[in-house]
Amino acid sequence: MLIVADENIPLLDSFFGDIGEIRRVNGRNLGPGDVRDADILLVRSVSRVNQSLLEGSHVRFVGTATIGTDHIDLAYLRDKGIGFAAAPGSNATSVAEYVLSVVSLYAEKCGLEDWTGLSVGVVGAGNVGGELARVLVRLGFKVKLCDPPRQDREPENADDFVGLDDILGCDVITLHTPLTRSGAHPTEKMIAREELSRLGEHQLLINSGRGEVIDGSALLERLQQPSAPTVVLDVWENEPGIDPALVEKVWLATPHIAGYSLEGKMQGSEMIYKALCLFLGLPVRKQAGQFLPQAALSQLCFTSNAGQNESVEVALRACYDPRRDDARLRLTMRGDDAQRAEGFDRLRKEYPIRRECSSLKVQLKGSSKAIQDSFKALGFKLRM
Ligand SMILES: NC(=O)c1ccc[n+]([C@@H]2O[C@H](COP(=O)([O-])OP(=O)(O)OC[C@H]3O[C@@H](n4cnc5c(N)ncnc54)[C@H](O)[C@@H]3O)[C@@H](O)[C@H]2O)c1
Ligand SMILES: O=C(O)[C@H](O)[C@H](O)COP(=O)(O)O
Repeated sequence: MLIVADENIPLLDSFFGDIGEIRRVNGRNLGPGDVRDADILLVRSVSRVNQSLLEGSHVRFVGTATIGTDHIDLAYLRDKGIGFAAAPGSNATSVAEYVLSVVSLYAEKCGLEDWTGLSVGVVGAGNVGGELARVLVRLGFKVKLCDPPRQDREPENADDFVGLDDILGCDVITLHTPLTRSGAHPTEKMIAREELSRLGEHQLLINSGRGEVIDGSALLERLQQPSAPTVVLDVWENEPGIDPALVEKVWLATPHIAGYSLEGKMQGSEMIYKALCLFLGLPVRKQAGQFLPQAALSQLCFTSNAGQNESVEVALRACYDPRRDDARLRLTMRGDDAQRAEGFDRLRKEYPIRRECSSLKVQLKGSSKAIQDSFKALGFKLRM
């Protein structure tokens, strides 16, 4: 059995080595010639999987080690009876930690003593937005959720949701919807000129969903006007050929790595491995946990002199600080179009190991219950 797989899927040999022969490919340049004799195709978000890629091939199962599925023509796969699996929720914690770290930096930039004073509007309350909202609420933030599809599906919970209008009044607006172009609530260009005109200089807009959910040219225009909001982008229109003018204007710019914790990426591989085993009628013998290495930083210790905000900030940023990714991306923006696109993909391919908060033990000597609760909410392992 031939398994054609994106070379950037971690643990390919460990999970799939005894299922079939693995041929590694560059997912960005995947073409019909690469998959013609394949039985199984494993991709990431950079490969378009549709009729023009698959027609004439043997492929009978497609797995994407990602949460998003906008790169896959699901209707075509269904029509052709090709098996399919994605990795829902695999890197949700990673994205939530990305946003939390950004919010902590924003609170610092605004000179806030207590970051929970910020109101947060979450657009898209699924695996990522839902997890983020749960953590924020446990930390004491005021959180609003906007999710019209869920509101339609769950009329009994209608009061849990607000409209986008209401969200646009929050201090922080964070986008966690899939990219959709049809249906009752399409998200493509959901944040366009009109919505951007409602945001002002005391607001933060974060997009770690998909780039096309914001109209990029309207955003650039808004950022060139007075009283522009602060903007953080992890996802972009036209990746990897992103607009350098937009990079220059946003506060933090990262190369689509919000979900790139080691745990998140390994869970993505595990989920498609399990789905493939089910598809082929094979027993599931492996799990991501057995391959997870010890974290480079294993323990932090705070004395009773550490304040709540200070200690949470230090621990959160010890796990993930988006300023490093921002600095690396800005360096790649110096070349021509081709060099910039190559740089964007290289940063993603060579992404350093990043671990989630759950990998870090935190000792809190003589701490208050409030401090302990904040650390627990963020997923750290507590040692008293
Ligand atoms: N930057 C990254 O690294 C990264 C990582 C993971 C996921 N993502 C993106 O984030 C998206 C969300 O991930 P998830 O795991 O939460 O997906 P999910 O499917 O669990 O949740 C998405 C939610 O968005 C809601 N939604 C759909 N249309 C909406 C609209 N018009 N307005 C408001 N809400 C709407 C859905 O009802 C659903 O509840 C993914 O589809 C993917 O594109 C990005
Ligand atoms: O949808 C997802 O899971 C994320 O956007 C994912 O992190 C994308 O990573 P990629 O497949 O582009 O490497």
